[in-house]
Amino acid sequence: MTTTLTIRRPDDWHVHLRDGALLKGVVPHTARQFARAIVMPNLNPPMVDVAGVAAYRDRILAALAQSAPDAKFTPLMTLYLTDGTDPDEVARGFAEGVFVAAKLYPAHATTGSAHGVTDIAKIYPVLERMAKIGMPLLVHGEVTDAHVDIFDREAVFIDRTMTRLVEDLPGLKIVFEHITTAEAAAFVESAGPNVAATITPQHLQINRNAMLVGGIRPHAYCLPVAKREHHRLALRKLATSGFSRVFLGTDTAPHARHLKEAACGCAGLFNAPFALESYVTVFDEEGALDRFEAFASLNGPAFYGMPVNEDTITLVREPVEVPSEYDCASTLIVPFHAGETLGWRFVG
Ligand SMILES: NC(=O)N[C@@H](CC(=O)O)C(=O)O
Ligand SMILES: [Zn+2]
Ligand SMILES: [Zn+2]
Repeated sequence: MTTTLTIRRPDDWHVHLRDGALLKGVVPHTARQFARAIVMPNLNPPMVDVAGVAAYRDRILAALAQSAPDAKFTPLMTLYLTDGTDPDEVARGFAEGVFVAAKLYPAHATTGSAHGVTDIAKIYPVLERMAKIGMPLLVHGEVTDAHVDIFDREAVFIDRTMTRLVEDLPGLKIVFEHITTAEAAAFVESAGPNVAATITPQHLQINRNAMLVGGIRPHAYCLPVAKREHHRLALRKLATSGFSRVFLGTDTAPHARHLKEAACGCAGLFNAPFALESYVTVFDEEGALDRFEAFASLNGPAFYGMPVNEDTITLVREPVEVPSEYDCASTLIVPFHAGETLGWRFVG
């Protein structure tokens, strides 16, 4: 039985680091485990131009210097697309290395998406330019049509939007973020080399029962919402299969405890503190520890066209207790797996 696993240092291809005091409180958790992370731009107001994204990157680096001065961590920035995004601004920020990708939030699909895109046709000139310059598009893939059941919104997005997008722009690199359904897993598997997906630890670990059985559990609520068990099994199969166009993206999305434990609770799970322990447990359960490095450390850089990390991290088979909450710069946040004991420990 494997008791120690050493792999190249992983990257997290989907994180929310927030801003201000909360940024200082949460960024050390991601910087402790990962070398790089794709930082989502859904702040309030959103990061819609080169100057704004560059200033946000500086705030992240300043927060790191204060709260985790020894961390060797690089934030990879993203631009928030709106109906009014200018293709030249996108190309300039990419050429200057300010951001590495752009994020498509369908308007009102999730936290911080009020300024998102109302109709994908409006941003085709931007997407055509991105295809030309080799800049990836990151997609929150859910329709927002009020008539579509929340559990079907990802599958309907594939039929109404994603399939067409991939046909229209075969040269555009697309990451289907935080996939949650068997339909999305099948779509990505059968798509061409320019389409990839990230999968969160929670969508590998829990189904919708975790949110709804025995009482309503706001700390299991995120978007896209966890689905039925057969979807979770399809995601576990894809993640642990060795397939090269799927990779680690935690979607760590901290919200204050009181904002989740509320009549209208916020969507998002804070999974950064024990992200690798959570993922490796899944690979262990599936008998796929030998495929964990590809998912965590190799497939992401290959898709984004970046070098892999040179240093390594080690996980050991030992019990580790997850705290029931964190005080992140005076904001109390309940982590994913709060109060549970996991079977793997990150030793650095
Ligand atoms: N995943 C979530 O439930 N929430 C994210 C937004 C997102 O990734 O959709 C957040 O920013 O809180
Ligand atoms: Zn999202
Ligand atoms: Zn997210």
